[in-house]
Amino acid sequence: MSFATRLVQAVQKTKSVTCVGLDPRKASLPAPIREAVVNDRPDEWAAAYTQFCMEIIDAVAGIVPCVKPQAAFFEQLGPAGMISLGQVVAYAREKDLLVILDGKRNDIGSTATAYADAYLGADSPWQSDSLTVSPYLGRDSIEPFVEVCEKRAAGIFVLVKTSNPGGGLLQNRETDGQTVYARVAELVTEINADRLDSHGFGPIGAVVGATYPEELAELRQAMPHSWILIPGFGAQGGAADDVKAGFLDGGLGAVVNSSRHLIFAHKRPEFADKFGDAKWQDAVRAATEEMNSALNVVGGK
Ligand SMILES: O=c1ccn([C@@H]2O[C@H](COP(=O)(O)O)[C@@H](O)[C@H]2O)c(=O)[nH]1
Repeated sequence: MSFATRLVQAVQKTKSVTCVGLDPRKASLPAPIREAVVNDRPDEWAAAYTQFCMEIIDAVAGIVPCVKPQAAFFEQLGPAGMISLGQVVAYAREKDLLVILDGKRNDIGSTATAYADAYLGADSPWQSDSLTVSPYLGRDSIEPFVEVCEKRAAGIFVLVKTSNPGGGLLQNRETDGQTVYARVAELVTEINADRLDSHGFGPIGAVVGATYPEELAELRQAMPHSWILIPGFGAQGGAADDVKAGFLDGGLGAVVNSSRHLIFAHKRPEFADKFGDAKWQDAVRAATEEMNSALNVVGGK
């Protein structure tokens, strides 16, 4: 079954469009996990990241459709971090969560194939259900990912309009009366056109930031066959009303990522007193349930 169809089913089963971002950061880990690191060695931090992410997965399995590990935080720890990333990806998939690996990879076509095999290939220790991909090397750099998606029933999310304040420098540039982000969206729609599942979704999704609600509305129209991954909710300021335009009629078509706001919820004033470091997993679950409800209200399934 294609990735797009599996995402439809996961959203329907969990009645959630929340994607929990797995972005472990040393300084923010809950005390019981941070204190187990005594010698500040990468392998100790990697073990802490694995435990932290697995316990988050335990807290949210069944109430969200997907998780998004951020590769950068694992890569930062070197080889031990990469082992941890593989363990976290495998554990999430075992717990029936779809994994969107946030690696923002790409290169010339032949190298893109290697990236696709590394993160979507069946024999890979990091085999994920989907991967974020940069579009800036052009169509021939995306096609190798599409081939692997077809072989592996995987998906990709192409960066179309990112959530950061500086993204517009290049993405909002106009050429021939069209913004760069609109041209990327057109490319995504072209590639999806003859690859649609029975729900009308193709394997090529798009990343569009919650911090740009007007562009999100424009891009929803421009990419009717794409799942949209919407980061920027919570810590970056995006709220439920900002992501409303990302959903298609019926509440499908978008999953909304939040990382720091959910996984470090024990530090947020509204959860700190009730849960604190000792009950940090309960804080993750409560914050995730709160996000689910907020998104359901604005039309997410
Ligand atoms: O446009 C983009 C693309 C990716 N991200 C990633 O999503 C999370 C957001 O984390 P928060 O803690 O919820 O801010 C992080 O991994 C980013 O690298 C993004 O924010 N914007």
